[in-house]
Amino acid sequence: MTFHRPRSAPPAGYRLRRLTADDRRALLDLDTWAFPDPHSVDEFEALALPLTWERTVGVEPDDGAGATPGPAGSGELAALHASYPFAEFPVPGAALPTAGLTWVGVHPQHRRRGLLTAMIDHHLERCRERGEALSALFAAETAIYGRFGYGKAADDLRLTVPRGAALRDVPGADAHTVRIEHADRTRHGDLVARLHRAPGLPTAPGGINRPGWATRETEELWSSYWSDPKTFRTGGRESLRIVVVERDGEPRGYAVFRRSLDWQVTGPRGTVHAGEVVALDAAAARALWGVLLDLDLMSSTEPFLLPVDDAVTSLLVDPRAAAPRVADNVWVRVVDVRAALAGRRYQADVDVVLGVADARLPDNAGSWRLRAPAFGEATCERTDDAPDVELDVRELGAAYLGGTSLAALAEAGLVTERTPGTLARASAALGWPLAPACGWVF
Ligand SMILES: CC(=O)SCCNC(=O)CCNC(=O)[C@H](O)C(C)(C)COP(=O)(O)OP(=O)(O)OC[C@H]1O[C@@H](n2cnc3c(N)ncnc32)[C@H](O)[C@@H]1OP(=O)(O)O
Repeated sequence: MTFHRPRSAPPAGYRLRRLTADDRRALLDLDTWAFPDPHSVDEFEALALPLTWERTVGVEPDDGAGATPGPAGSGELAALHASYPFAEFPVPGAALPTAGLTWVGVHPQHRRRGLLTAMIDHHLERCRERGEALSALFAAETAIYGRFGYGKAADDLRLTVPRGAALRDVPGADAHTVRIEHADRTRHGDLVARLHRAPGLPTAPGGINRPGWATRETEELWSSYWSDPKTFRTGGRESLRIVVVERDGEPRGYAVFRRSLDWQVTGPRGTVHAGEVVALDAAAARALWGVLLDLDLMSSTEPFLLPVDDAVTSLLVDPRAAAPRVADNVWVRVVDVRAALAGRRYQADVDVVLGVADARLPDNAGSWRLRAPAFGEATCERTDDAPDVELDVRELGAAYLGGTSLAALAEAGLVTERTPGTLARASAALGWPLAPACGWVF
């Protein structure tokens, strides 16, 4: 597919440049301008960066903006962005090459001059060149990315579960042995990599994968995950711990967590901050939650980034007492409509013509005939037929992982049914039995 629209060049006075390890300090300095942080650039210098340099791009002031860039590594940055290479990003029933857009930042001095716009166009063009059908991200502010065709594709659940909250029984949960240890790459790396990946695989336990469940596919991401720097231990949190549940000597689930403790006159009020809770089956999930909800000196457990339908929501006898809140999780931008729609599975038979609008990537726009048997391989071809259902690429991104219903978007006036009856069928097909979610922020 050709990229027809010339991307917007950086505004006058700026230029884009791929960054290298020599730019590390300038990059960290820019990042602390974009994301205020009490730690100094010197303190951040010690960190293992999760970035892939070949996919890290800066914007430098050029003569016109009152500053002249020096040679690579010496200049100040006005902006930067990067992306992670997710070769196997889980989509419904499959996995697709996806760019995980990240580290987007513009120096306050240079904001609202079009630098983000130029960076997004550059990013989308590079996605096309690399054959990445999707771009995904976590949004710092939800109002930023819709204009660029990203749709909110998943939500996640935040809970504050009181200590000792009752859980329903699951046969076999008591048969697990429990290890509670310092999290350590040498000791736990293999089991965490294997178990973490399992829910997102098309062959996931139960045969239904968890869309959006990205894994840390590069060595840089993996090293950064295990580095556990003090700078990230905010709010009195301890170093990273792990609980592993095993059955017959085989790890069946794990959760990473940190505790923080607050001594009050009424007694200790600690919090368990659980980073990711991964279980291969219901018994392992029940065993893990049993541990996380009953640690001494703690008064509550706060899991982060749970799928909205996580097993714990069904296991809790009194889910309301866990004060459930929902927040936006992964956002998705469909970069290549044909590859993206043909590259996932559908939960019902579908034969529909989607009329897609895409102001940024016009060769995505037009009528696409999507055909698939339930849970089988799909085809997506351009057609001259009139669309049954019309929508913007932003709404296609929102619906793509199966977590947002086309019919619900139609209720908001964002999707239009042209052929009666097709909206319900397309909506049913594009859904998925498990809600999408990513268990870590990238
Ligand atoms: C995937 C991630 O990494 S998320 C992290 C995003 N980064 C941050 O939030 C760090 C702090 N903020 C920033 O660095 C910058 O303000 C950015 C990146 C959000 C925006 O960069 P800018 O260069 O100012 O954006 P740019 O000038 O291209 O604006 C494009 C449009 O988006 C709008 N926009 C920009 N930022 C925001 C925002 N935070 N909320 C709502 N609209 C916004 C602009 O008003 C503009 O609209 P217009 O085309 O109608 O005039």
